[in-house]
Amino acid sequence: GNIIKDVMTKGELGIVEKGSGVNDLQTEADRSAQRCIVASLLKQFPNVTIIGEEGPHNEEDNIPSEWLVTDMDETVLNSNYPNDLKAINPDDIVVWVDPLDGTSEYTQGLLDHVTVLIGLAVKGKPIGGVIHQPYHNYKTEKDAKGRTLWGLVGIGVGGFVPFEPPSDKFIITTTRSHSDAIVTKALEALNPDEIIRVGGAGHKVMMLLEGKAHAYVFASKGCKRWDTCAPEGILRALGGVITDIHGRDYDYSKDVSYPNAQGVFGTTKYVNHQTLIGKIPQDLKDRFPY
Ligand SMILES: Nc1ncnc2c1ncn2[C@@H]1O[C@H](COP(=O)(O)O)[C@@H](O)[C@H]1OP(=O)(O)O
Ligand SMILES: [Mg+2]
Ligand SMILES: [Mg+2]
Ligand SMILES: [Mg+2]
Repeated sequence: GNIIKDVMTKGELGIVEKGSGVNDLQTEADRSAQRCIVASLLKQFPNVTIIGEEGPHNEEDNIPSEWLVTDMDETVLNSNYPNDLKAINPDDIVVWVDPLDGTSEYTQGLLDHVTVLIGLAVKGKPIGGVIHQPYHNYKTEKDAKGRTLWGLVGIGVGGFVPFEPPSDKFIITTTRSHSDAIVTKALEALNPDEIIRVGGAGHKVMMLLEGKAHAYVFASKGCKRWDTCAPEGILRALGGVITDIHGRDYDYSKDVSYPNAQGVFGTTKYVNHQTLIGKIPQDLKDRFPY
């Protein structure tokens, strides 16, 4: 989070167009934050697979020593772990890293949409994650420090207070920068009372976690596993779920292809996921074949 803020303060974003579509950018903040996260994790957990959005780790990559994060969260370490978590084999773990989610919004100055996502998948299932929001409350609080939300299935969540969304209306959150006719059609089929358009997969799932929306719907193929793993891990710790628009789970094993090519459909435990999936017309679903 500090690296992301430092790059913004210096003002030299070093924007590169990744070329795989509209609004697919990378900045110096994306690159540096990824180097920090991957090097820090590898140092303590050399045997787990780590997959980051901005490409594979370079062994010769000497990051500044002050970037290496070595401390751990005592409250998490002191938790009472269920037995199935105690017995995990490092070979079964994949950590999905999105060093900066909401890059478009970052370059446009919509800074509170930006998050850092570190997701934990075991045997292909997202079971935990961390969402760091470096610019939380930055407009209203002087010296705002950002915040870190975490969750682990079987243990719970921390860093925020979960809230139930309003029971008298149905609110969906969706993309603000990657919309198209199909994205809109899917939203219409669900007939929400309100649509909240914000950037970033992390930011949208925070809306679900904090009761600002009931569902996150994106009938498009732009998101990838690192966008959804951490948010989904935390959402699952609260009884929610993310699937594709057919209602099927994504596989987060190390050998999968990265795109969430069948869209994103996330819900809190307060609405019925499969009932909502059933409202999406079949001809729209057929646009997202396996
Ligand atoms: N068409 C796309 N091309 C590249 N990235 C995308 C695309 N659609 C979504 N994403 C990624 O998913 C996140 C959520 O999308 P949206 O804000 O449109 O709902 C984006 O911030 C971006 O992650 P990132 O910023 O990490 O590249
Ligand atoms: Mg990106
Ligand atoms: Mg992302
Ligand atoms: Mg990113």
